[in-house]
Amino acid sequence: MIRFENVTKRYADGTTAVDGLSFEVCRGELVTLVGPSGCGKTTTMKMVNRLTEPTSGRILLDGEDIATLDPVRLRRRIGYVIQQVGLFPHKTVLDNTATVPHLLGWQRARARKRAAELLELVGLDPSVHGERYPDQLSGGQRQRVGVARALAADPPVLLMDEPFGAVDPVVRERLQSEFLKLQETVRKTVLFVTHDLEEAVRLGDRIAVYGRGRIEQFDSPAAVLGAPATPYVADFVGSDRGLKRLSVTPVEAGDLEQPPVVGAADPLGRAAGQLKAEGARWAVVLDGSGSLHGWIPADAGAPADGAAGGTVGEHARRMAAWVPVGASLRQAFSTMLQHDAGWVAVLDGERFLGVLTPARLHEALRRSIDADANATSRDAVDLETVPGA
Ligand SMILES: Nc1ncnc2c1ncn2[C@@H]1O[C@H](COP(=O)(O)OP(=O)(O)OP(=O)(O)O)[C@@H](O)[C@H]1O
Repeated sequence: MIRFENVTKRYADGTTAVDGLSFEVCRGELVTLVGPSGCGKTTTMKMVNRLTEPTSGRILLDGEDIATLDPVRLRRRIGYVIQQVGLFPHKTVLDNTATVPHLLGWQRARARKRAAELLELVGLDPSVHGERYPDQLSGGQRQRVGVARALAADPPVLLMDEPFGAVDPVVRERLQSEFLKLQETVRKTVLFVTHDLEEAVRLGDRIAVYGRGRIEQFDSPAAVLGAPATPYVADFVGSDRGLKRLSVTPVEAGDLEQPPVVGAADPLGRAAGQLKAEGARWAVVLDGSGSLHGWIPADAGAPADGAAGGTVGEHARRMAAWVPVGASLRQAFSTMLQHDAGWVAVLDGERFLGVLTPARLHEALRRSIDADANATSRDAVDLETVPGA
């Protein structure tokens, strides 16, 4: 979809910002460009929409050399989101969002309808926020408008340059989650610049790790963390890469432990007997269809508890600590901490699959590291890393 062929950019003062860059971004793929300040990420991005021209090499968009395309028409196919957002201060949020459709000559009503749909899509209520001016929004809301505006003409490609860089970490994480959800719906081909490795790992289908003007490794987040291709990348991903890896390793059914289970409709006395016989301190409570109802401690039926009669369901406690299967280990771990729980339940829809304990979480992390270690030798053969880097 976007293909860089040996692209070099040397600025007039002799600075080589990008040096012999070759890589390809597939259709619908989100590639994050990550690296320290001044390593050429923004220059890479700006060459795609021809805000900057390469000194040598070619960039192809859908097989066409972009140097042969009219820049204005090219930019219509490419949404652009930057950190400063660049909203027009004197225009309402709705009109800001409708800017590109207006430029494309859409009827005003159609453009505003489209803008309202997009504001909804990025989580803003057009009837509340649409008539406000940019300075009446929070930083996070302004960033959302920036994303909505870039999507307005439904371009196949999105360039995002540190789009969430100016907001605080909590809002930033929320914007990232929302953007991932949005991307599942719109499936754009995205180049996303960040200098935050966590963000690159969380969002990218693949990550391009930049050294000075060059890509040192272009790979999946798990591979970059698990098998850094060069000492530079190893240094960049840092010693806490095990922690970062939690973000990219999903919880799988095979990782789970099966705790004692009792039925919500079971008489409490019988369930208590069962737990005692098994020496269990608690059990998961499921309803007749295997859905999670809650959990119950083994002493729930004890006289001291004053609850000897009735069904398990009547005495079960709510299970707040749960995650869907496929969630990241990081999410599972954070849920565990948040609820001060020794384990989290894992659900497939409503269906209870098992629980993840800290020991199982550690095993899952090991599995992911081992899988990468095994894949490394194969990857090393066809990895397009920079020679001599
Ligand atoms: N117009 C310009 N003229 C001269 N040098 C430039 C120009 N724009 C960028 N550079 C230089 O090119 C190099 C790469 O800059 P670029 O903005 O692409 O880096 P970056 O990785 O995006 O950095 P940051 O994370 O700080 O935004 C830097 O050394 C920068 O100073």
